[in-house]
Amino acid sequence: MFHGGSRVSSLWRCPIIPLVNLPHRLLINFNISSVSRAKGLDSLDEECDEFLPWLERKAGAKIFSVLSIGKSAYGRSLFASEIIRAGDCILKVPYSVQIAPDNLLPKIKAVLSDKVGTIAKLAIILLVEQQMGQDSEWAPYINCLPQHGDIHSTIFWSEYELNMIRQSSVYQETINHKDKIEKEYAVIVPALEQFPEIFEGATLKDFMRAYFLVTSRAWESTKGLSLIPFTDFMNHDGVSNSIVQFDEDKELSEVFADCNYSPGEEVLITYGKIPNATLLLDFGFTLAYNIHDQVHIQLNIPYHDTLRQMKLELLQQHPMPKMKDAIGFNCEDTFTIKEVRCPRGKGKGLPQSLRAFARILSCTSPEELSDLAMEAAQNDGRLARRPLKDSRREFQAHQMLLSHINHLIQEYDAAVELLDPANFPSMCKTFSIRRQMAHDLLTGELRVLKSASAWLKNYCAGLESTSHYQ
Ligand SMILES: C[S@@+](CC[C@H](N)C(=O)[O-])C[C@H]1O[C@@H](n2cnc3c(N)ncnc32)[C@H](O)[C@@H]1O
Repeated sequence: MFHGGSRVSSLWRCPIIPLVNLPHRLLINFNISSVSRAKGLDSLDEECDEFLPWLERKAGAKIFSVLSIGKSAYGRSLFASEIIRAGDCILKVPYSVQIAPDNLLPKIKAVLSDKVGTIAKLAIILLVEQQMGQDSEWAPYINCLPQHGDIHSTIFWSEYELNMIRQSSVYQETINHKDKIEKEYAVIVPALEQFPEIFEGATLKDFMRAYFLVTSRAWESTKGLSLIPFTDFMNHDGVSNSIVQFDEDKELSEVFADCNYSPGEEVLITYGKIPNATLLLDFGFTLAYNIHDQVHIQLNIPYHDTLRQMKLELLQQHPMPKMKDAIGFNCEDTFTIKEVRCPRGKGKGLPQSLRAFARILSCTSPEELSDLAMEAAQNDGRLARRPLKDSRREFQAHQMLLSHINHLIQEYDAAVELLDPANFPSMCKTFSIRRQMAHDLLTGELRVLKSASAWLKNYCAGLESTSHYQ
């Protein structure tokens, strides 16, 4: 039985790549070719010459692969070692050489609290193996993992660097994520202290690196979360359709090509439909143009709204069904918007939940709210899902959203302008990389906001032209 694996995501918000098993086989679609395919092999990674032979000895079997390890602009990567055709299996890695929570030493497992999650457990395994140095049975793999200086996840950014992305929700998510890791570390420290011979000298910073290595390199499958040596040398392409799959019967994970490759070409897979915000936090990189970018919009019922209490009660009486684009429905809510690709105001447009919230916010009389409650009862129970009967009010609701989004656009514009390289005459390499990532992130989110603004302008213009209230 096959399963598509998914990547771990640390974000609290509506997860893009949930930490759950996928109960169906994810089929690869072979039509779309990779944008980054032109990239060739910079150089073979001589340090890794012994890697596959070592993995094969460890597995006690031949590791099937038509790939060789090389260096790319994005660290280690895998390259075609022969002609590959779309649909070909390009590698198979048995479960026996994957690192899963079961690899945790029983004596450490025995003293760990139940509160310690799977990511932290894998991070502890990496710490143990790292501390063992060349004595580790995983040394050839552990030696290949990125060091601190090569990691750019925002959890390692300075306050000054983080300020570059204050407009984005990643700013707060980074703070929350760091806080979570610190709390997990506090929970495991008493256990680690019982084994000074293993963990002596290990610090929070080391744990954070190990934690990052797990979030950026582990796959979730029906057998749980695991690090898959060799497979995890593959870099991400936002438009590839190649994923890591799991064959439970044969107990191996495998990857199929989604397009043709010539020998020497870099072979890429997709880590999922991941926006730059998540790539930055969990993987420490961004794409210059990411079609999956999204923005979180927060709206609230102002305290000075004389109908606040009634609106709150109404929202509580009509809890939102679980939905993709809203976290809940409360006095303050966060909505996720993606790039709107139908600027004429038709088609899918903005999330319905966001527009519904705006309609409720714009009501100015108890009668209007009662009408919404009645309409919900007569239909599917959801509040304000249809255009308001009073087109003036419908216009105002969407104008309010438009002005909120336009305000965000101004803030993002100013932040992007500040990132101009001219403002940083002397940049060290690390800062220069992170400045570019901040730029990719903010310009992507700005593109999403501008598409929402264009959609709202068109929708309002349509209301104006068909109404008699001007
Ligand atoms: C699963 S590992 C891939 C192998 C990695 N390049 C290495 O050196 O071991 C994921 C990491 O590779 C890098 N990476 C993957 N795809 C990338 C891309 N499209 N652009 C930049 N960096 C990328 C990031 O550092 C990410 O955290």
